[in-house]
Amino acid sequence: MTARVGVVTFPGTLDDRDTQRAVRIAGLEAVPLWHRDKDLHQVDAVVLPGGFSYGDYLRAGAISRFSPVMESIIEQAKAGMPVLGICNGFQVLTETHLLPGAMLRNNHLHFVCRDQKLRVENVNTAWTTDFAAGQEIQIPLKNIDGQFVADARTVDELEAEGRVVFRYLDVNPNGSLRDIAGITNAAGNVVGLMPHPEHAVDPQVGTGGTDGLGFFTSILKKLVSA
Ligand SMILES: NC(=O)CC[C@H](N)C(=O)O
Repeated sequence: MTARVGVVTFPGTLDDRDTQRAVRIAGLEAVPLWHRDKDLHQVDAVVLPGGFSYGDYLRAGAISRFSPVMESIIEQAKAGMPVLGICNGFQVLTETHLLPGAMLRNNHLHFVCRDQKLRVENVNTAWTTDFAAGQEIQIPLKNIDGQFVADARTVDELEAEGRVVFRYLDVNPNGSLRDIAGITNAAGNVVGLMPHPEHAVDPQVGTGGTDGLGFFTSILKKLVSA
């Protein structure tokens, strides 16, 4: 039996279908989770996909944070369940404080849509063991609230503890501090990043890359060997 990965749909989520597909391509079972349902249906891990949950009203992720499904996810994440937040999902994770910092509007105030190069800096998280340390990958980036900020002490702590998981390469597309594209919590089970691995898992779709697949094969190995 394979492991079950929950994929949350909020009103305004866009990338739940692609995320479910990426989960299946990696050999896992994708379990749709609805924002109003506290029941996580015995999933082994959860992905919070991209989009504009609750219309990004107030602030991206600020309302989703209080949804019934997030109540259960916060509780389980604190108990060690792997959680990946992609783009809007990352914004939700900072709003819940499962991850530190906050996402501001891109420093140039425009929506960005591009293939983005990243360096994988931490391969010990639940979602990155299938990458090589320092590996350069390219996956799509598409958002307007992508500027990662945090107070100096928090950023120094993230750096010192190796919790910067991904850094932007070539271009810093949004003004994020220290080119930070993704981070993890201290335990390494919760990871958030702005670019979209789920859109780079099939050579016949999009710009053809499959560099995003490693996220999903990493979690497969973790869950299946667990
Ligand atoms: N692609 C996305 O998930 C968009 C994220 C977010 N709502 C933004 O524009 O910043």
